[in-house]
Amino acid sequence: MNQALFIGGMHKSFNRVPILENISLWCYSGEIIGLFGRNGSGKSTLLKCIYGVIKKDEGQVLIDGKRMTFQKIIREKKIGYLPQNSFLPKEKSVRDLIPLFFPEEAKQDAIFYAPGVHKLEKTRVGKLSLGALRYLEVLFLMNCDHPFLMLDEPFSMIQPLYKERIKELLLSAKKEKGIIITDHYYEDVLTISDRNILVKDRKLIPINSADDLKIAGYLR
Ligand SMILES: Nc1ncnc2c1ncn2[C@@H]1O[C@H](COP(=O)(O)OP(=O)(O)OP(=O)(O)O)[C@@H](O)[C@H]1O
Repeated sequence: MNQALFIGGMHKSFNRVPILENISLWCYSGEIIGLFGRNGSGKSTLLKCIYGVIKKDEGQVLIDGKRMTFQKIIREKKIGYLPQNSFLPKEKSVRDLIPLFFPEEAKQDAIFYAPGVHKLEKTRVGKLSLGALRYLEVLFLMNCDHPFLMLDEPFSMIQPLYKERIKELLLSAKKEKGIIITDHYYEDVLTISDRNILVKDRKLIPINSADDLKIAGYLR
Protein backbone atom coordinates (compact mmCIF):
# COMPACT_ATOMS: atom_id res chain seq x y z
CA MET A 1 0.00 0.00 0.00
CA ASN A 2 1.33 3.47 -0.88
CA GLN A 3 2.07 5.58 2.14
CA ALA A 4 3.34 9.12 2.71
CA LEU A 5 5.72 10.43 5.35
CA PHE A 6 5.47 14.16 5.95
CA ILE A 7 7.71 16.32 8.12
CA GLY A 8 6.41 19.83 8.66
CA GLY A 9 7.75 22.96 10.34
CA MET A 10 10.60 21.20 12.10
CA HIS A 11 13.03 23.23 14.20
CA LYS A 12 15.98 21.94 16.20
CA SER A 13 18.64 23.75 18.19
CA PHE A 14 21.41 22.48 20.42
CA ASN A 15 22.31 24.79 23.31
CA ARG A 16 20.43 27.62 21.57
CA VAL A 17 22.43 27.14 18.36
CA PRO A 18 19.89 26.53 15.57
CA ILE A 19 20.71 23.46 13.44
CA LEU A 20 17.45 23.03 11.50
CA GLU A 21 14.90 25.77 10.81
CA ASN A 22 11.37 25.27 9.58
CA ILE A 23 12.14 22.05 7.73
CA SER A 24 9.47 20.45 5.55
CA LEU A 25 9.96 17.19 3.69
CA TRP A 26 7.82 14.52 2.00
CA CYS A 27 8.72 10.93 1.28
CA TYR A 28 6.42 8.51 -0.53
CA SER A 29 6.67 4.75 -0.80
CA GLY A 30 8.35 3.87 -4.08
CA GLU A 31 11.05 6.55 -3.85
CA ILE A 32 14.58 6.92 -2.55
CA ILE A 33 15.53 10.39 -1.34
CA GLY A 34 19.23 11.24 -1.15
CA LEU A 35 20.10 13.67 1.62
CA PHE A 36 23.40 15.52 1.31
CA GLY A 37 25.21 18.18 3.28
CA ARG A 38 28.57 19.14 4.69
CA ASN A 39 29.82 17.67 7.95
CA GLY A 40 27.80 19.14 10.77
CA SER A 41 25.05 20.52 8.52
CA GLY A 42 22.39 18.57 10.43
CA LYS A 43 21.59 15.47 8.34
CA SER A 44 21.83 12.99 11.23
CA THR A 45 20.00 15.42 13.48
CA LEU A 46 17.16 15.57 10.96
CA LEU A 47 16.88 11.77 10.79
CA LYS A 48 17.05 11.47 14.58
CA CYS A 49 14.34 14.13 15.02
CA ILE A 50 12.09 12.36 12.50
CA TYR A 51 12.59 8.99 14.22
CA GLY A 52 12.24 10.62 17.62
CA VAL A 53 15.46 9.48 19.28
CA ILE A 54 16.14 13.14 19.90
CA LYS A 55 13.45 15.66 20.66
CA LYS A 56 12.64 18.27 18.04
CA ASP A 57 11.90 21.78 19.30
CA GLU A 58 8.92 22.21 16.99
CA GLY A 59 7.30 20.43 14.10
CA GLN A 60 5.27 17.40 13.12
CA VAL A 61 5.93 13.97 11.71
CA LEU A 62 2.88 12.52 9.95
CA ILE A 63 2.43 9.17 8.25
CA ASP A 64 -0.65 8.99 6.09
CA GLY A 65 -1.94 12.08 7.84
CA LYS A 66 -1.56 10.58 11.36
CA ARG A 67 0.69 12.33 13.80
CA MET A 68 3.60 10.12 14.84
CA THR A 69 5.48 10.00 18.13
CA PHE A 70 8.59 7.93 18.82
CA GLN A 71 6.39 5.38 20.64
CA LYS A 72 4.00 5.09 17.71
CA ILE A 73 6.82 4.79 15.19
CA ILE A 74 8.28 1.89 17.18
CA ARG A 75 5.03 0.21 18.21
CA GLU A 76 3.41 0.42 14.79
CA LYS A 77 6.70 -0.36 12.97
CA LYS A 78 6.42 2.70 10.76
CA ILE A 79 10.07 3.64 10.24
CA GLY A 80 13.19 1.47 10.20
CA TYR A 81 16.28 3.48 11.12
CA LEU A 82 19.91 2.61 10.44
CA PRO A 83 22.04 4.80 12.71
CA GLN A 84 25.69 5.57 11.97
CA ASN A 85 26.82 3.13 14.68
CA SER A 86 25.99 -0.57 14.62
CA PHE A 87 22.87 -1.70 16.45
CA LEU A 88 23.58 -5.48 16.41
CA PRO A 89 24.94 -7.27 19.53
CA LYS A 90 28.63 -8.02 18.97
CA GLU A 91 28.87 -11.33 20.82
CA LYS A 92 26.18 -13.18 18.81
CA SER A 93 26.94 -15.21 15.70
CA VAL A 94 25.10 -14.30 12.50
CA ARG A 95 23.34 -17.68 12.62
CA ASP A 96 22.04 -17.06 16.18
CA LEU A 97 21.05 -13.52 15.45
CA ILE A 98 18.73 -14.20 12.53
CA PRO A 99 16.04 -16.17 14.46
CA LEU A 100 16.34 -13.68 17.31
CA PHE A 101 15.19 -10.84 15.09
CA PHE A 102 12.99 -12.92 12.76
CA PRO A 103 10.95 -15.73 14.35
CA GLU A 104 9.14 -16.46 11.05
CA GLU A 105 10.80 -19.16 8.97
CA ALA A 106 10.16 -17.44 5.64
CA LYS A 107 11.98 -14.31 6.82
CA GLN A 108 14.85 -16.37 8.24
CA ASP A 109 15.24 -18.08 4.87
CA ALA A 110 15.13 -14.76 3.02
CA ILE A 111 18.13 -13.63 5.09
CA PHE A 112 20.05 -16.93 5.22
CA TYR A 113 19.78 -17.31 1.44
CA ALA A 114 20.56 -13.69 0.57
CA PRO A 115 23.82 -13.43 -1.45
CA GLY A 116 26.91 -13.77 0.74
CA VAL A 117 25.19 -14.49 4.06
CA HIS A 118 25.85 -18.24 4.11
CA LYS A 119 29.60 -17.80 4.49
CA LEU A 120 29.12 -15.36 7.40
CA GLU A 121 26.85 -17.69 9.39
CA LYS A 122 29.36 -18.81 12.03
CA THR A 123 31.04 -15.43 12.42
CA ARG A 124 30.31 -13.34 15.48
CA VAL A 125 28.98 -9.84 14.72
CA GLY A 126 31.98 -8.26 16.43
CA LYS A 127 34.30 -10.09 14.01
CA LEU A 128 32.51 -9.10 10.79
CA SER A 129 34.18 -6.70 8.42
CA LEU A 130 32.61 -3.24 8.34
CA GLY A 131 31.13 -3.96 4.89
CA ALA A 132 29.65 -7.32 5.91
CA LEU A 133 28.19 -5.76 9.06
CA ARG A 134 26.59 -2.85 7.21
CA TYR A 135 25.20 -5.25 4.57
CA LEU A 136 23.73 -7.47 7.28
CA GLU A 137 22.16 -4.51 9.06
CA VAL A 138 20.56 -3.25 5.85
CA LEU A 139 19.38 -6.79 5.06
CA PHE A 140 17.75 -7.02 8.49
CA LEU A 141 16.03 -3.66 8.04
CA MET A 142 14.81 -4.54 4.54
CA ASN A 143 13.15 -7.63 5.91
CA CYS A 144 11.23 -5.78 8.59
CA ASP A 145 7.79 -4.54 7.66
CA HIS A 146 8.37 -0.79 8.02
CA PRO A 147 6.87 1.27 5.20
CA PHE A 148 9.73 3.81 5.58
CA LEU A 149 13.46 3.46 6.04
CA MET A 150 16.08 6.03 6.98
CA LEU A 151 19.73 5.11 6.54
CA ASP A 152 22.59 7.14 7.95
CA GLU A 153 25.80 6.48 5.99
CA PRO A 154 25.25 2.91 4.76
CA PHE A 155 28.12 3.20 2.23
CA SER A 156 30.80 4.76 4.41
CA MET A 157 34.09 2.88 4.50
CA ILE A 158 32.83 -0.24 2.79
CA GLN A 159 34.18 -2.11 -0.24
CA PRO A 160 32.49 -1.93 -3.68
CA LEU A 161 31.05 -5.48 -3.48
CA TYR A 162 29.02 -4.64 -0.38
CA LYS A 163 28.05 -1.23 -1.74
CA GLU A 164 26.59 -2.94 -4.80
CA ARG A 165 24.74 -5.46 -2.64
CA ILE A 166 23.31 -2.69 -0.46
CA LYS A 167 22.22 -0.75 -3.54
CA GLU A 168 20.46 -3.83 -4.93
CA LEU A 169 18.67 -4.29 -1.60
CA LEU A 170 17.55 -0.67 -1.51
CA LEU A 171 16.32 -0.69 -5.10
CA SER A 172 14.36 -3.84 -4.39
CA ALA A 173 12.98 -2.47 -1.09
CA LYS A 174 11.77 0.78 -2.64
CA LYS A 175 9.10 -1.12 -4.56
CA GLU A 176 7.24 -1.21 -1.23
CA LYS A 177 8.96 1.38 0.94
CA GLY A 178 9.93 5.03 1.01
CA ILE A 179 13.63 5.46 1.76
CA ILE A 180 15.71 8.42 2.95
CA ILE A 181 19.45 7.88 2.74
CA THR A 182 22.32 10.15 3.71
CA ASP A 183 25.94 9.50 2.82
CA HIS A 184 29.01 11.45 1.74
CA TYR A 185 29.54 8.78 -0.94
CA TYR A 186 27.30 10.97 -3.07
CA GLU A 187 27.92 9.11 -6.34
CA ASP A 188 26.63 5.88 -4.82
CA VAL A 189 23.56 7.68 -3.54
CA LEU A 190 22.93 9.47 -6.85
CA THR A 191 22.93 6.14 -8.76
CA ILE A 192 19.91 4.91 -6.78
CA SER A 193 18.05 8.03 -5.64
CA ASP A 194 14.88 9.41 -7.24
CA ARG A 195 15.06 12.83 -5.56
CA ASN A 196 17.89 14.63 -3.79
CA ILE A 197 18.05 17.27 -1.12
CA LEU A 198 20.89 19.30 0.36
CA VAL A 199 20.94 20.46 3.98
CA LYS A 200 22.53 23.90 3.95
CA ASP A 201 22.33 26.85 6.31
CA ARG A 202 19.69 25.04 8.40
CA LYS A 203 17.36 24.62 5.38
CA LEU A 204 16.64 21.99 2.74
CA ILE A 205 17.47 22.74 -0.91
CA PRO A 206 16.25 20.49 -3.77
CA ILE A 207 19.11 19.07 -5.87
CA ASN A 208 18.77 17.74 -9.41
CA SER A 209 22.30 16.60 -10.20
CA ALA A 210 25.91 16.50 -9.04
CA ASP A 211 26.25 19.92 -10.75
CA ASP A 212 23.69 21.35 -8.35
CA LEU A 213 25.80 19.97 -5.49
CA LYS A 214 28.71 22.00 -6.91
CA ILE A 215 26.66 25.13 -7.35
CA ALA A 216 25.41 24.83 -3.78
CA GLY A 217 28.97 24.45 -2.51
CA TYR A 218 28.87 20.83 -1.32
CA LEU A 219 31.29 19.73 -4.08
CA ARG A 220 34.12 21.65 -5.72
N1 LIG B 1 23.65 15.92 21.04
C1 LIG B 1 24.19 17.03 20.55
N2 LIG B 1 24.46 18.06 21.37
C2 LIG B 1 24.98 19.22 20.89
N3 LIG B 1 25.26 19.43 19.59
C3 LIG B 1 25.03 18.43 18.74
C4 LIG B 1 24.47 17.18 19.17
N4 LIG B 1 24.32 16.39 18.09
C5 LIG B 1 24.76 17.09 17.03
N5 LIG B 1 25.19 18.30 17.42
C6 LIG B 1 25.70 19.36 16.54
O1 LIG B 1 24.72 19.61 15.55
C7 LIG B 1 25.33 19.86 14.28
C8 LIG B 1 24.76 18.90 13.27
O2 LIG B 1 25.23 17.59 13.57
P1 LIG B 1 24.85 16.34 12.69
O3 LIG B 1 25.52 15.15 13.30
O4 LIG B 1 23.40 16.31 12.51
O5 LIG B 1 25.55 16.69 11.31
P2 LIG B 1 25.70 15.82 10.00
O6 LIG B 1 25.25 16.66 8.86
O7 LIG B 1 25.02 14.50 10.18
O8 LIG B 1 27.27 15.64 9.94
P3 LIG B 1 28.19 14.43 9.37
O9 LIG B 1 28.15 14.55 7.87
O10 LIG B 1 29.56 14.77 9.91
O11 LIG B 1 27.68 13.13 9.89
C9 LIG B 1 26.83 19.74 14.52
O12 LIG B 1 27.34 21.04 14.74
C10 LIG B 1 26.94 18.91 15.78
O13 LIG B 1 28.11 19.21 16.48
